[in-house]
Amino acid sequence: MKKQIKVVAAVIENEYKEILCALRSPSMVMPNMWEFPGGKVEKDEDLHTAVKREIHEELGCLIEPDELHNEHRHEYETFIIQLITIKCRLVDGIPLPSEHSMLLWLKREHLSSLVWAPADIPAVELLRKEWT
Ligand SMILES: Nc1nc2c([nH]c(=O)n2[C@H]2C[C@H](O)[C@@H](COP(=O)(O)OP(=O)(O)OP(=O)(O)O)O2)c(=O)[nH]1
Repeated sequence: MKKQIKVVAAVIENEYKEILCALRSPSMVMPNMWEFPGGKVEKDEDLHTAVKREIHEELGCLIEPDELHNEHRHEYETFIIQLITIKCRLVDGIPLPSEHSMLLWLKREHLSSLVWAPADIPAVELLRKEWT
């Protein structure tokens, strides 16, 4: 049976209405794909604590989660992911990549020009629709 993982990711929008996108590095699982920064929810951890922890670990900044954005289950070849995206506000610091190859702030209408991790497509689509 395929392993199931629960992943929480942050949809962070800046004052220019741009969304933070992160490129997975060549050494990460699912290399060279764009994603919303975040990671696996630990046992007994709530979603807000998990997303704040992951963003602090990965990008060195503090965020405040606002509302649930999307939830999607995607079956990859070797595992199944439950991807939960949460809209978040940056409250302290500047996001800097420590694990990712690069970060990019993109307007919603340009999000689909990136090669996203397949599980992220519904969240990307939703963001594009929210904008129109
Ligand atoms: N963080 C994140 N992971 C995603 C997204 N979409 C997607 O398919 N994934 C996949 C990639 C990875 O296989 C998995 C998350 O693993 P991760 O490596 O980012 O999480 P983590 O930091 O908790 O991992 P670890 O180092 O503790 O093993 O989910 C997304 O938008 N954000």
